[in-house]
Amino acid sequence: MLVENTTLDGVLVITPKRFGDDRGFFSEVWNRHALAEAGVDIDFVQDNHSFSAAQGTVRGLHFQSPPHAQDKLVRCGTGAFLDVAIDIRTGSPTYGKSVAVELSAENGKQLLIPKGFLHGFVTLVPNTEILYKCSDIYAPDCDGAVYFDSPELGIDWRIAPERAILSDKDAQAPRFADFKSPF
Ligand SMILES: Cc1cn([C@H]2C[C@H](O)[C@@H](COP(=O)(O)OP(=O)(O)O[C@H]3O[C@@H](C)C(=O)[C@@H](O)[C@H]3O)O2)c(=O)[nH]c1=O
Repeated sequence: MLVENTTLDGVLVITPKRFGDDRGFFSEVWNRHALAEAGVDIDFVQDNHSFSAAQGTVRGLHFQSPPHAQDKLVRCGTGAFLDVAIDIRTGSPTYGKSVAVELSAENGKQLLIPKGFLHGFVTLVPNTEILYKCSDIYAPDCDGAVYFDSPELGIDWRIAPERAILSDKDAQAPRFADFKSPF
């Protein structure tokens, strides 16, 4: 397992080892003990699986407020997507800054996004599956969203923003400039 830092403190790219043979490969996609040895000991309580049929589907930018803030460990089942984390830790030197990492079935990379970050992604190919572990349960009362293409964030979504496929909730989310972080 390879654990790499990103430009945002706490956001990690994790690449589990793959054992390839004539059949394909085997990989431990999450091993609590191995991750703890690498300094990441998180008590995950929920596994999520989402499927997006169309390329250019954007989900996010989402967060859950305390007391149900979530760490997330995100990976790709099939297809490929650009996964994005934005620092919303008040007082952080990188507040409002983002990292974007391509996660695909092919590269097997995972992104660890701690509490105190917005999370979202855009699918890069049709029929993309996203799998992620969360350290707290879904709590609709703590659920929040920021508009993905807020100009202050300057994120390159690799698509024309007006062509993004969004939920109604995400299309109506407030701009980052109007957002008050609960972290
Ligand atoms: C996130 C979530 C949703 N739901 C339900 C609520 C709703 O009826 C339906 C779809 O929910 P959403 O539209 O919020 O799904 P989605 O837009 O895929 O939301 C997800 O986006 C990514 C970027 C994240 O980081 C996740 O934490 C989550 O916010 O699923 C659950 O039952 N449990 C959950 O954990």
